[in-house]
Amino acid sequence: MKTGKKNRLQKNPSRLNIMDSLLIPAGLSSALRKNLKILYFVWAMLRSSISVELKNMFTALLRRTIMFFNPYHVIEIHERSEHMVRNKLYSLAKAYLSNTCSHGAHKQHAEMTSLSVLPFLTIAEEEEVVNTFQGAKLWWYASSCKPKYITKKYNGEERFYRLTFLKKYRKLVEQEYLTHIFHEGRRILARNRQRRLFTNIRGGTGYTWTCVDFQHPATFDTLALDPVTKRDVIEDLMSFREGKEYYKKIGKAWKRGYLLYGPPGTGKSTMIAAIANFLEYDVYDLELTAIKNNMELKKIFLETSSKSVIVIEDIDCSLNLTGKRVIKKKDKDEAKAAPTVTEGYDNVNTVTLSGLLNSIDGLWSACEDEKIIIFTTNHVDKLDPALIRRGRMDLHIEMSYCTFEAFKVFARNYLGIETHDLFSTIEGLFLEVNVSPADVAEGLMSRSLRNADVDACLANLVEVLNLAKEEMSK
Ligand SMILES: Nc1ncnc2c1ncn2[C@@H]1O[C@H](COP(=O)(O)OP(=O)(O)OP(=O)(O)O)[C@@H](O)[C@H]1O
Ligand SMILES: [Mg+2]
Repeated sequence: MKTGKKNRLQKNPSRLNIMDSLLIPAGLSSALRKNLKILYFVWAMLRSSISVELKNMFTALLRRTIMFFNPYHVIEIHERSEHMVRNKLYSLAKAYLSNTCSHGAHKQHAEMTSLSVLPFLTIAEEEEVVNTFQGAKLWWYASSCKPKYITKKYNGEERFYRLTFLKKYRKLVEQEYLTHIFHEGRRILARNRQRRLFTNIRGGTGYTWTCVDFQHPATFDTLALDPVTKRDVIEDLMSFREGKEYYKKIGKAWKRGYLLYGPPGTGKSTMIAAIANFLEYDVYDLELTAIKNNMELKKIFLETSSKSVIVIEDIDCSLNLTGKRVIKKKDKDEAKAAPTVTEGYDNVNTVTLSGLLNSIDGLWSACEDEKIIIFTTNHVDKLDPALIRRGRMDLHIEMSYCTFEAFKVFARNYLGIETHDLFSTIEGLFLEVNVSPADVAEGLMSRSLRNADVDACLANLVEVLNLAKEEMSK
């Protein structure tokens, strides 16, 4: 039994505390090990009969001797740091271990919180796993102890991980491995996080963000878009996502602005959902008309979290953002529908163009990173150039009427076909008519067609396109 324990300890030094380590150091000569054991034996004999001072002295001496000969270094990551504040690194290490090596443990815990989408497995207490990093072997051991600081609110056990490795890897662990755990842990948590769709509403005490689970199924695969534009957007998003170091190097906040413009039903909102799903970000759908003034707007912008897409849909309708243009009498009725915009000075009860620009710039300079802001509009020409200049809206994406290439995405997704006899007719019609992707989608899947076959769906679309052609010629 004892030998079994000893063998196990030799395999995984992370289980050992300072006294236990008298039994291990695998790298030590047998003579040294023997001497240390004698020392330990003497200590055990004397412990009960000597004074406290002597006991402390001897313990310190023993500890230093062990430290000197012990080839291992230990880092403990506790669930709570000083003053019982949750230690972020503990949760990140937990996520990291669950993903990389929790399968090595004999006993695991399955966990799922209201914020995660999938259950994940963690190492149960008193279990150990081995991880390797750049050739270094690292032992992890999960355990719990009495917390150092016991408060009224928290007096239970405190969990911790003990990470043990050979002293020669200390620099590697401190400078690279811990950072690796931090980034990987964050990535894993973000991936397993239930993403949210936030909207701002007015409550009794002012505005507030309220949220629901974000479960829009749109992806770039289901988005019917000209293939070149689609590729450009995906590449832009990918370089944004991986651009943390680059943005830091050039001294720019890690943010990007997109302007989506085009006629109704061309997929602007669908594109936003596809972007959020691609990046695995939350979405903040900002309703400008619910905001009272510039101060409120700034605050609400700053309350958005990292890894998010902030959306202002139909920006031209949300506010009368016509810059310094004088509102003509005949435009006044139209403008009444939107909150008043005062140019030149900031009225306390209005949201102004300069207020919006300042909020965006404030957001850009705020410390929370990784945000994308998207404006959509049906009338790009109505927007003030200052609002959409490069640097604020870096990429302007035109969402246009359906093309034959975009139609093929619908055909693949809705009907499961790559080609059909009617394709050449449809291709010809697309050159003659302007129909939105929304109309094409409806033409392929209207209620009467739910159980119809491919031929009937395509024939219906041809009819829709012919009708549109007639309308156009009228
Ligand atoms: N490019 C597209 N790819 C896939 N589906 C699309 C596309 N465009 C439109 N649709 C379909 O049409 C519906 C309406 O599209 P969406 O709401 O994205 O258009 P929009 O450009 O935001 O319109 P609006 O300007 O009126 O807000 C979507 O639910 C989707 O099913
Ligand atoms: Mg829309």
